[in-house]
Amino acid sequence: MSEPEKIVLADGEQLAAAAAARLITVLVDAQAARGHAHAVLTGGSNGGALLKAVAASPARDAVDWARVDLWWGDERFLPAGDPERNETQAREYLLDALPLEPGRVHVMAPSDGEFGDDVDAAAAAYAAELAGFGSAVPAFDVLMLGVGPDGHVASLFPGHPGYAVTEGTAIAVRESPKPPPVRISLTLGAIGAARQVWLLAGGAGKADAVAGALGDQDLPAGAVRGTERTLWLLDEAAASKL
Ligand SMILES: O=C1O[C@H](COP(=O)(O)O)[C@@H](O)[C@H](O)[C@H]1O
Repeated sequence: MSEPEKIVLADGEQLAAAAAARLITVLVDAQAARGHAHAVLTGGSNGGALLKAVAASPARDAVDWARVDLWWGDERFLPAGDPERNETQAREYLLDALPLEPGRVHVMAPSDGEFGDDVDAAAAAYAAELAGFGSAVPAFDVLMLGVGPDGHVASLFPGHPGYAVTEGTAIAVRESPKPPPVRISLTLGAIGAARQVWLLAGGAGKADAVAGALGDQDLPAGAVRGTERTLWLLDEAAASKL
């Protein structure tokens, strides 16, 4: 388990650009070392900006995208194509422009998919898909997490039952404090299997959560660790209360 490190960029634009460059490098390095790469995407404002920055980067062609497995840290349990789904946003911002192997894009099921509105079945199916690549989950090369203003990561919210789950890898989340109320999330245990965990936080609205998580508050953002690296990528506004 790794101790948190911090990198502070000037603003949100630099944060997205720096994270994008870092992501491309990690994927290239993983493919050189192991032949393929596993990356876990995040939704939210900073995760979206990162994907747009990858899309704009000429260096993105250094990655063999057909040999990248993409996963999600969480998903809003909504119909396919809903603009609030993290998948929909990721496809629009980046994935539709990449020569990905469709079978390696591991989406969490929508609420009108094969499991209908049974979010428990959809979460169980994601856990089974993850288990097909390792003992319980793949050793993700990099797992990115946005940080909510309340210190949540993925769909693990402070004081909410999902945050206390100690077994399993993908869970159904109900009555989420942030809409929509029904979601699917990786657990802390699944997140902790990643080689590198990156927490992305930009803007003054994240400053309290960043200070709390890196201080002594019991927040999901402060509880996650990568096996090799735990990296906070911040802008000056988000780091202003450290
Ligand atoms: O709902 C979610 O929120 C978090 C953080 O989003 P942000 O807009 O405050 O940056 C995000 O990481 C998560 O994937 C998403 O489902």
